[in-house]
Amino acid sequence: MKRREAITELGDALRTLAEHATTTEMPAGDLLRAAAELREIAARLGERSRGRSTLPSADDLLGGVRMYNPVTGGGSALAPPLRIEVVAGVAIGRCTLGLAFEGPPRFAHGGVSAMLLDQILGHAVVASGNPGMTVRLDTVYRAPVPLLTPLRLTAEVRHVDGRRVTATGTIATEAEPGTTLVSASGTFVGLRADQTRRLFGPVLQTEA
Ligand SMILES: CCCCCCCCCCCCCC(=O)SCCNC(=O)CCNC(=O)[C@H](O)C(C)(C)COP(=O)(O)OP(=O)(O)OC[C@H]1O[C@@H](n2cnc3c(N)ncnc32)[C@H](O)[C@@H]1OP(=O)(O)O
Repeated sequence: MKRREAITELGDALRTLAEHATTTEMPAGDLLRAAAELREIAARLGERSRGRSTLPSADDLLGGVRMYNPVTGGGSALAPPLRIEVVAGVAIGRCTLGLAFEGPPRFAHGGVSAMLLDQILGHAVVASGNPGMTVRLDTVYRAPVPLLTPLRLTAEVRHVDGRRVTATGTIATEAEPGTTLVSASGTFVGLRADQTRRLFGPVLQTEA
């Protein structure tokens, strides 16, 4: 689809911009010129935009296409993006975090690790046929996550108890997939029909 390709192209450019804006050591005058040019571009993009209760026209919610998901979305300036595939019930994710994700020098921010794990746990939960929202996420930071290093994440469902699903996951490097840097356990709850209507009613109406 042409529009999705264009969205991903813009997302790529924005991610490069975010990385360069984080690492640049150019003088103040160059930064101010860049800021003015970027404000012009932002104003142009904002001429036609959607509100909070309208899905992006390029999305396919039920088909799982979310172009601006801040973890996996090709169109998101914020997403690494994390690429996830599910093989025999195990979600496997790959990404490399740039300096825009830095917490302690040289390493990823802890909140970023939690975000990646929430997402990949969610994929395992959806793949198990029990979609739900995160109600609890416990994260254990065993070693810092290096930036500019290919990462490998995994997640799988451990337990289904009615509407409650428990999943666990890990972050490691591609080079040492057996050494867990961060692990997480998450609880997800499937929504009742009234909860779905209350939280997502306006969006689902525009989808129908
Ligand atoms: C192919 C396509 C693939 C696409 C993949 C896309 C993947 C996307 C991945 C996205 C990934 C990112 C995902 C995100 O970012 S989701 C965004 C972050 N999460 C939220 O915002 C959720 C906020 N929470 C709520 O809105 C409510 O809690 C909801 C509505 C979910 C439940 O409402 P409520 O709270 O009123 O509960 P209930 O009365 O219905 O009862 C339900 C059951 O749950 C138990 N419970 C509740 N809380 C907890 C808790 N903290 N620990 C343990 N258990 C808890 C509760 O005791 C009861 O159990 P039981 O008494 O029945 O035994």
